[in-house]
Amino acid sequence: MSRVFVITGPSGVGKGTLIRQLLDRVPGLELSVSATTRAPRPGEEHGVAYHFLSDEDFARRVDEGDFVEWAEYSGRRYGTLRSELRKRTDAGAPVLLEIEVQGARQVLDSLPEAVRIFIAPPSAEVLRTRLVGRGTDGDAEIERRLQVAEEELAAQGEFAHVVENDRLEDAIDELVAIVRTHLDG
Ligand SMILES: Nc1nc2c(ncn2[C@@H]2O[C@H](COP(=O)(O)OP(=O)(O)O)[C@@H](O)[C@H]2O)c(=O)[nH]1
Ligand SMILES: Nc1ncnc2c1ncn2[C@@H]1O[C@H](COP(=O)(O)OP(=O)(O)O)[C@@H](O)[C@H]1O
Repeated sequence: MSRVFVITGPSGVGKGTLIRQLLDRVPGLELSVSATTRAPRPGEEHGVAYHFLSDEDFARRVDEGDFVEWAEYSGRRYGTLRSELRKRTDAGAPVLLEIEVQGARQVLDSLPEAVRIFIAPPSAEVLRTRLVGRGTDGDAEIERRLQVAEEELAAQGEFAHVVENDRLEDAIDELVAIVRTHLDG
């Protein structure tokens, strides 16, 4: 039975929002804390939102083989630390990874048993509205993310499950059902 879940999809589609509720609804499910070289946003704590690393530290840890997967996204690096994943799977917990599409592809090779879920927006316009509405990124960063999103959306057919995040409650129910099916078997 698979115990690793990968949630991917374009920035602003609602991954973080859905995951917060998924963690409430599925007791025992744990979110792996990623490493990144991007700067913390206001309110983001080191070790909680991310392990915020310098470029040098990230590069060193890549060389040391510390990552299950990592990718460059919008000029920054993001990756899943083996130690983050292992401490949870060793304790028997089901684990969730929230990562972008290139990383999700790598997981197909390194953890082929992982359940991979793509979160899709109802439309490109809605995605833009959500990114703007979130208010965490400047105009140039939003445009970069929307450009990446075009490629990411084209890749959704690679994923076993595609959940459209239109009405939030429906998307959460769908996500919970997928996860429970794999955990209850
Ligand atoms: N490959 C990979 N992508 C990650 C990881 N952690 C976060 N990401 C992705 O990096 C992208 C940018 O993340 P972030 O700057 O936090 O923006 P946000 O997810 O839109 O709030 C998103 O698509 C995340 O899912 C990771 O460990 N590995
Ligand atoms: N189903 C939805 N309907 C309307 N707004 C949503 C929905 N899901 C998420 N949002 C909003 O869209 C924005 C981006 O969501 P977020 O969870 O930060 O996305 P991601 O983690 O994929 O980048 C947030 O402001 C969030 O409140």
